[in-house]
Amino acid sequence: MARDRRDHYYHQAKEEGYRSRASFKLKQINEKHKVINRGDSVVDLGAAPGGWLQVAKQLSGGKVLGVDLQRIDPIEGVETIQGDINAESTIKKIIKIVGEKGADVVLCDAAPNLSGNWSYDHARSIELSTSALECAKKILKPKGNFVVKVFQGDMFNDYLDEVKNNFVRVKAYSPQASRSQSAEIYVIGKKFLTAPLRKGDKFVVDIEKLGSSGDGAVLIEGFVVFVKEVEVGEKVRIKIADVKPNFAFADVEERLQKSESH
Ligand SMILES: C[S@@+](CC[C@H](N)C(=O)[O-])C[C@H]1O[C@@H](n2cnc3c(N)ncnc32)[C@H](O)[C@@H]1O
Repeated sequence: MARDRRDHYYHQAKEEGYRSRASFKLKQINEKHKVINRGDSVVDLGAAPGGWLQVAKQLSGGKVLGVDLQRIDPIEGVETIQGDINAESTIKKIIKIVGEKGADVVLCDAAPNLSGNWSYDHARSIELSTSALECAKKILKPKGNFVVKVFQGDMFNDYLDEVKNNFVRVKAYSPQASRSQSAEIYVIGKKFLTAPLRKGDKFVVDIEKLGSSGDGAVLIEGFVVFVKEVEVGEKVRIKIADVKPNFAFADVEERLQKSESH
């Protein structure tokens, strides 16, 4: 039954001109979680042979870039880089193409070569997914979206927590097109929270409520951040010290009231 479904997607991919049946996984992920929107710039890590790139281009119509150790045969309107996602030189090339402002979406369907030893393969997969997250943190725009494949195992929950530290909403999802296969699952992070402040970025922060200079919590562009070394004044330079996903402004007010009463 499971095998039939895999074959079904294999034939459907051939019929519809997709390079791999993996294309249907991204389609199903996007139907359910709406990670790619029209006009988005998309970076796909571990993209060969290019099935996800084809779907990403159809969905976004924007700038699409694929990265892989293997060469990717050309796809119209899609740029490619042959390189390792762990290499700093690859990240530099990606930033050069997507621009300093970053990409709207980072995808990663990369997989290690499987050995057949479950725990070894799981560890390698976590290593690769961690590299993808590190890469996404360097190239995503604030509020950008992230999708990454992980082989399940005992380190999965820690990995999920790591993604939760960086995105507002995080879900694990298994699309029907992959349900029958091994232990793979996709982690979806929406609304990137911890975009680094780039040199020259200026934020006007409302720190009136802090009352005095010092550390505290403020709402910046809809994100609650804890800042260090702020000064009461007009424009302040801020340093993001910590970010709490799903932290409502009401919670901050509560914190401030508490600190005022002390
Ligand atoms: C399952 S395939 C991706 C299929 C693709 N999503 C598609 O729809 O055609 C996984 C890819 O990850 C790539 N990969 C694995 N480790 C990588 C790394 N460190 N850097 C770049 N690519 C990597 C492999 O070369 C392989 O082509």
